[in-house]
Amino acid sequence: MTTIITNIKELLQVRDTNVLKVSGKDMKHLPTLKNAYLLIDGDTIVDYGIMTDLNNMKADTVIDATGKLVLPTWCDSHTHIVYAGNREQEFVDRINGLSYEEIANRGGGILNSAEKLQNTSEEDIYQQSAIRLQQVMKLGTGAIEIKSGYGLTIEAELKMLRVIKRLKQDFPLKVKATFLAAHAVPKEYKDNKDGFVDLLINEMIPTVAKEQLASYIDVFCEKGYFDLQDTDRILKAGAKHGLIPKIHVNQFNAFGGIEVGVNNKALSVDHLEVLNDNDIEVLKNSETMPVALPSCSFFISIPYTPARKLIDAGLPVALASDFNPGTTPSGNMNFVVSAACIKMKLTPEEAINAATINGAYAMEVGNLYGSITRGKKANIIITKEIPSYAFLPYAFGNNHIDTVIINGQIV
Ligand SMILES: N=CN[C@@H](CCC(=O)O)C(=O)O
Ligand SMILES: [Zn+2]
Repeated sequence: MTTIITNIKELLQVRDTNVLKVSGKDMKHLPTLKNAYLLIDGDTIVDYGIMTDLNNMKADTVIDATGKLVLPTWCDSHTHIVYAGNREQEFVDRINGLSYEEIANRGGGILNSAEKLQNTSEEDIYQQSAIRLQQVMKLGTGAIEIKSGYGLTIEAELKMLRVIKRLKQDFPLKVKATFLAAHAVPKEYKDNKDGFVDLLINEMIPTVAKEQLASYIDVFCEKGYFDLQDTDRILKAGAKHGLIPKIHVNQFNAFGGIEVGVNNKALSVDHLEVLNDNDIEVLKNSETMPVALPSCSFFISIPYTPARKLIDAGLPVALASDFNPGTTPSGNMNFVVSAACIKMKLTPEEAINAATINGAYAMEVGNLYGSITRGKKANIIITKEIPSYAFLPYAFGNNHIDTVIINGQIV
């Protein structure tokens, strides 16, 4: 079954050879073809070029994209899309003056979601999460990382990871799973954090690894959550079982967590709203992807990751949604790209590179996702008729997507 998309006003992120990440000044460059065609065979991109070279190419289906742009689907490398219920009350509490920290100290926050998740059946969690996954696919996400971390007991963490596994089997988009039991210290371990870290290391990690339920290990390295020593212990224990680190770090405080991540060969360090010069130096000597989550900054009114500074220092940056019930109840990557341009001063080229190729890198799917390259998965967005690609982040909050194709099929 072949599909040809013709008369594409501009085809974005076209890379003849696969580029695994884009850093520094290179992020300003977004390769495109104007007046282009794209040929899909089954679930794979097999060819593209300019319309004048199309000749008599035949296909089972023809999609005319006159006036429209085509780009690879978003690669969202940081989400918590599997959760139970919502936290609107905390949203209202913040409007009325409480901070994220004050809400967490009252037993809200992550512990609130953990209680809800523990009391919800696996089937119900699956159904709630499947609706969200379907929504983000329609908003152009074609590869996604999903974390556990609202279970906090071994049973509830496994329940979450089984839901992620089922979503992976049932949905056409690419799903990567991360084990994040070190998300908060459960109530029962309030005065015995070491006991919880021991449980994580001695029981949870080996079980998750044995059942092959995750590729990555995550820790919320933050004051009041897990310190540098906890983070280092957990990452090392994960590594022993083949779990690669991707960590939550520098969201509220900078105290050396990035260095711990880099020393443990983290694939990505995520959040980074608060960064110091040493953090940037450490990142310069690494293969670790810095991941910014601007929707989180927007929603809970915290600083935006200084991504401009990171890119100007020659580093790569990836953009992700952080979709979760507490700090980012939205998985809309189109908004993420807009917010990165508007609030973090990324150019549209930088933001699109960050949300495609660099997002793919941050979940190790760059071999098949993140660019328009022959042999990659046919995961593409066809926009409505719009004047230019800068219009995508510029006209924020509007849906510019006409069609999303995942694995060669319209979703
Ligand atoms: N910061 C830690 N984890 C999530 C929020 C968790 C929550 O509030 O439910 C985040 O990435 O923002
Ligand atoms: Zn997160």
